[in-house]
Amino acid sequence: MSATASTAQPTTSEQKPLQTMTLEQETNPWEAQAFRFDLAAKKLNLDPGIWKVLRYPQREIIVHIPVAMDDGSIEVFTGYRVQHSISRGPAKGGIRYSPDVSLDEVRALASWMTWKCAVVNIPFGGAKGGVICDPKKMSQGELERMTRRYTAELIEFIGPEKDVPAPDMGTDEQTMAWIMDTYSMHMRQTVTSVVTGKPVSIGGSRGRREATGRGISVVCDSALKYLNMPVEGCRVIVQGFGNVGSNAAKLLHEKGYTIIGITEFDGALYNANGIDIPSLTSHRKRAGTINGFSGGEAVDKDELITRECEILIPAATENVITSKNAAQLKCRILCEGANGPTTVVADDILAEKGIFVIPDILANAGGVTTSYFEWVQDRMGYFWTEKEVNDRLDTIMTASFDDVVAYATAHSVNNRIAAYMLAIDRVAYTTKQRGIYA
Ligand SMILES: NC(=O)C1=CN([C@@H]2O[C@H](COP(=O)(O)OP(=O)(O)OC[C@H]3O[C@@H](n4cnc5c(N)ncnc54)[C@H](O)[C@@H]3O)[C@@H](O)[C@H]2O)C=CC1
Ligand SMILES: O=C(O)CCC(=O)C(=O)O
Repeated sequence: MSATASTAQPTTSEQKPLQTMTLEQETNPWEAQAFRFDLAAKKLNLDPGIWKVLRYPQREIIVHIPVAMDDGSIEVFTGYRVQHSISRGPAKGGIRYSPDVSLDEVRALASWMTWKCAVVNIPFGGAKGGVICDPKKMSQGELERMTRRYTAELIEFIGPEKDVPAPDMGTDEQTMAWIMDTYSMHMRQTVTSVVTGKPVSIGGSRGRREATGRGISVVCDSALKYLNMPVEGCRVIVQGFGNVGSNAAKLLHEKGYTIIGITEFDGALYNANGIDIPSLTSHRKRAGTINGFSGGEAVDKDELITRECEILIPAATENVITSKNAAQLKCRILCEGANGPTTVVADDILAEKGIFVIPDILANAGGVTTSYFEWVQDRMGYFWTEKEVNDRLDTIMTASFDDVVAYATAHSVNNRIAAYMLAIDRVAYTTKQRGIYA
């Protein structure tokens, strides 16, 4: 397949009603999810009743969490857990701690989890949680007390067969350990399979920490193969050097890709000859920031993502590629490590530029896929080697990439809408099969 022919992607909106959107409407993640869902559902000729069932989350829980702060004061944090669908299995999805969390954001993230699990064909529905807080400004003690109280508030809604949380932005293995312990205290027995992304020593899976980054590296390999592009000389820019971005950069660097740019919230680095990722990781560990690293030139972080490269990987947060900057991008491939990094208006601009998009619900599905392996291992009480985990992950990610690209070609839609259509079709099928009359 020639690179030129296969990068030409149909637009998302087709009729372009989007040009009139304000930036505020454009960057509402729930609206973005709903817009793409409606388009994919229309193309599928989805039954109108099932359309209504799948368009909205099944359950939205809001909790107010009192926490004794280190200075003796009491703070009350607002938290959410949205369960979008349990048609294909227990709800599944991460928990985010960030000052920017909102109900609309958590709704969108929960729906994306449903579609993501269906794209990689694992037996989960979708959910997401979030607490409005700034984890960077809280002590470990404050975070532990907040996490335990949040878990206690959700106790009847989560569980290995109900809803299984995992890490997302601002949360990590330690957060999952506290949730597992709190849930276990209430159940009067240790229940490891209530969360995934735990430390390996208490039932976590080998390979989960790196899994989202690994999945990204696998779909990048597939995209290069599909587009007849070599790994040698393939320049990559990564936005966000957290769990997803740093592991994607590390694994791509090991595979021979040239990581020419890394951005963080407080700075960015560029080196046309390639950044040495292990050295940058050691520097960040010592200095607590990527800034000051001698192996790259400090540059403007917003400008860096518009520089020429073969692959751009946004791996930080939503709405970083919008109507304001999409026209300036100079990548051949956009591989979405973050959830919702591209707005619907930007989708069309990218399509017109011939940028090959690997959409979030495919590109970052490596994390939840290895979470599925963790849940399976916890329930068996038998743990796999890292190689077994990684080999299974590679197989699922490669097959899912091929499924989405084949679907896009067969239905003359872009990769994002193909991924939505594939997922919605699978979820609609099980929803109908189970029946909805109670
Ligand atoms: N952790 C996981 O397994 C998965 C995460 N994701 C998504 O990937 C994205 C990143 O998640 P994690 O890596 O887990 O979070 P994280 O909290 O470990 O890392 C996020 C990083 O992005 C940086 N950042 C924030 N705003 C930025 C900006 N404007 N420009 C550049 N850097 C910025 C932060 O400083 C941080 O280092 C989120 O969208 C998340 O939902 C998706 C699938 C799985
Ligand atoms: O590992 C999981 O269960 C979910 C990870 C997640 O939150 C995501 O894929 O966005």
